[in-house]
Amino acid sequence: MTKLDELREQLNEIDEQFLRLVQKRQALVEEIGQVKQKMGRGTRDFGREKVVIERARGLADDLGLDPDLAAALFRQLIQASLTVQERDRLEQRGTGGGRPVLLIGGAGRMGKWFADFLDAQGYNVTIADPAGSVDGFENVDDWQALDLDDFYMIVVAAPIRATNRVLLELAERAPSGVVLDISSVKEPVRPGLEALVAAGVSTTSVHPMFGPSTELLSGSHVIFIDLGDRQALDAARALFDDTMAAKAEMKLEQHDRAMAFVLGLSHALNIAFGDALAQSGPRAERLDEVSSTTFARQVGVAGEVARENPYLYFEIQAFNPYSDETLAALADSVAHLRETVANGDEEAFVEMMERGREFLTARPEASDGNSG
Ligand SMILES: C=C(O[C@@H]1C=C(C(=O)O)C=C[C@H]1O)C(=O)O
Repeated sequence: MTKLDELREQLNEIDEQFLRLVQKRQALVEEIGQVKQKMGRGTRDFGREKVVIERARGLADDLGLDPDLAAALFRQLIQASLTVQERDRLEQRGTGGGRPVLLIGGAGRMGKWFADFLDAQGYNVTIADPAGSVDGFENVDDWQALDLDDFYMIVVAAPIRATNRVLLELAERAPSGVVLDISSVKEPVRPGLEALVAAGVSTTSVHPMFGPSTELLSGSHVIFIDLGDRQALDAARALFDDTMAAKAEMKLEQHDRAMAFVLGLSHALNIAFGDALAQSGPRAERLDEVSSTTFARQVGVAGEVARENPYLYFEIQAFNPYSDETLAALADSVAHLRETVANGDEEAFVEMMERGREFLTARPEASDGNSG
């Protein structure tokens, strides 16, 4: 065995010990989660997290290690703790108590996420999706054939246009349970929601602000649309009570305007970034070799956006009545930037950056500590 092999053997051994310790930590974290549940305490404890990270920094410093490395490592470990504790809490509390929920469109990616989420809480989920069935759940081909009054709740997780059709059909059937949709844009489903309200159905509208690969809801937001039925809204909110997701309430009218920026603008920017790179041809590949920190991060975000469902992303742009305004604002900004550069107008360029800085730094620091 060469010297290099020998040293790597030793390193393998250390890595194994390290992972065994992480496993022990996770096991303790699970136990702590259960104790906190019994005590009626929330999952997340920011004060304790601060202590854990500060302590890790101090210990690292004493050991001659980089405190930033220790802090980054522990932020990652805490993230893992929260994921375990949140999942555990959902399962332990079993808020669903076997109550039946019908998930129309559950075979889509977000539908599947919802099915697992409800299942973890002990709801009895039936999936109705003409696009296919989902293993581990009761699947029906045709929800119209069901007795809808059997369901405590009906969740519509179909593509946006299909969602409106389903909501309109549900309004005709006027089921006794709570009905809600999870569309990313609400204007196209307004007729369906309004028909349900008019039919006296307990209706609300929800928008989970995260993608289907999300495991930990800490740091995520869920929007609830008040359609005048507090009971429906509270039932929808209750689905997220045992998670760390932040809940926000909005009027239907406010939702799409906000989403034109939050989703529309950020998606558009990343799609355009990817497209601009793709169009620059073979040079794009070589760019990797000279990547900067900003470029690497931007490529990371744009790459994540590029992997999302393009049909859903089209819906988010095309069906939001405010999209054109935000896209025009983006186009104006790019045109202005181009002009300042072409004209060598330093003053205008600096002004533009300063305006952005003033806006962006006026926001309070993200307090979830997940940004590392
Ligand atoms: C383990 C706990 O739960 C969470 C996880 C922590 C950790 O991994 O160190 C710290 C604080 C909590 O947000 C705890 O409350 O002690």
